[in-house]
Amino acid sequence: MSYTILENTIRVTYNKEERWGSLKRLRKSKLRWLVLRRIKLQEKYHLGQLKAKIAKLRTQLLEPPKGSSGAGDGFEVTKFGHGRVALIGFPSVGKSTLLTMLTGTHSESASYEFTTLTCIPGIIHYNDAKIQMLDLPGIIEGASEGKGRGRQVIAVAKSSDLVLMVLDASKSEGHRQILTRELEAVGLRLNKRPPQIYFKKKKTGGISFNSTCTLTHVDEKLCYQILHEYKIHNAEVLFREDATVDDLIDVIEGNRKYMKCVYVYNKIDVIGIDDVDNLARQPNSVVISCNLKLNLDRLLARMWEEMGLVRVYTKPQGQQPDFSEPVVLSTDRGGCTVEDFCNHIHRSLVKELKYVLVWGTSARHYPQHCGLQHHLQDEDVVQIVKKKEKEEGGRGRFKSHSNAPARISDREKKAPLKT
Ligand SMILES: Nc1nc2c(ncn2[C@@H]2O[C@H](COP(=O)(O)OP(=O)(O)OP(=O)(O)O)[C@@H](O)[C@H]2O)c(=O)[nH]1
Ligand SMILES: [K+]
Ligand SMILES: [Mg+2]
Repeated sequence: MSYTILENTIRVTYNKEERWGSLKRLRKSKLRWLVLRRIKLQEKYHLGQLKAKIAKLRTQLLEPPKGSSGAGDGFEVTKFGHGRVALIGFPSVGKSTLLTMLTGTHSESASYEFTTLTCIPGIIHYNDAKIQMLDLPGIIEGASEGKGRGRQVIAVAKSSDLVLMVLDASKSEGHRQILTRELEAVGLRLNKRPPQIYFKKKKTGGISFNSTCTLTHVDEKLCYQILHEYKIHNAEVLFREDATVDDLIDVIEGNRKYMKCVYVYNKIDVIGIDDVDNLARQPNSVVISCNLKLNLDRLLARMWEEMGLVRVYTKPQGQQPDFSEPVVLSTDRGGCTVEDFCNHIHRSLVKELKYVLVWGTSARHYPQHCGLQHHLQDEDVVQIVKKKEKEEGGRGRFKSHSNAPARISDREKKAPLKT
């Protein structure tokens, strides 16, 4: 090897033997790289297959034995009200205390673990709506495998519209992860949206694999292997996002439940203000203290936001709206179009309906004439006009509406008239 020093650079020249040696080294390292890549790929395929196997076995394990219902005794509670919230948490985090505070229904609370042994329902009256809240026994690690009464508890959680994961603010942060794992193990997905993968089984034609974006986690071969694991040989798969193997398995299994969850850190009275601040900044978290009645109103407001309930007040022709009892619709369940509203009142109403008059945030001007597909928003006022009935007030937006609801008038002033 010899060096020649040019103006700013040093040129290194090799003799024949040296060049041969470095070439060999290069080949060796390239070969090693190729082998490593291969092993990594194989690992990826193997891991994907294993994941599919585990998911399949888990599903089999969770199937209730023939002739029995899923939830088990003592846990089926009749649905009541406009939405259902389940309290999930480790023992003695204050679930029963919270239920007693918010609903007025007494649920035994004590300093020893497993005070609550069944499901205890209560009703929260909030924003003219009734929300059913369920106090449940505490669950422990391994609940998804049937430890304690974990299975039944999780089955109830699955039947609800919102999960409140109650955590002890003074205990380890790891509890949140453990509980999330337990719920995920039985097919619950918290605060996630379904993966953007189109999947359809077919009778013939083999597997067609397509994607609308570059995929970094799954390739065609891995997809085939996973489908093979499920004995699916004819199907259409279209990835609309860079999804993972777990996402693909979720879509194939098809029985996942995507739920909203609020993490409630109770007992903030026993920790320092800095820790409270930290916890409050976590995503989807609310910090409370049942003993000191701290922040409970914020928790209620947060629950309300997450449940996506829409209150619609009816207005009989020529009268003031009925603000005492709204029709409560849900954006997540059932939808909140005029058609959903009509179906909520009476099945035959849709056939008799000519149009509805709408006052409120969903209307562009007051009152707006709307058809069945119009989406209603919270606190809208609706007057039903049936086919034979004569409408009230006239249609022009320039006419004054002396019978328009008083409650809306402030809002009307703020919102400029648009068509
Ligand atoms: N310091 C403090 N203690 C609380 C608070 N809320 C509840 N506790 C106490 O925590 C203990 C357990 O409360 P419970 O309501 O029985 O808890 P739980 O989660 O229902 O417990 P299990 O039914 O056994 O699963 C009781 O001794 C309560 O007094 C709080 O905000 N601060
Ligand atoms: K307890
Ligand atoms: Mg309890």
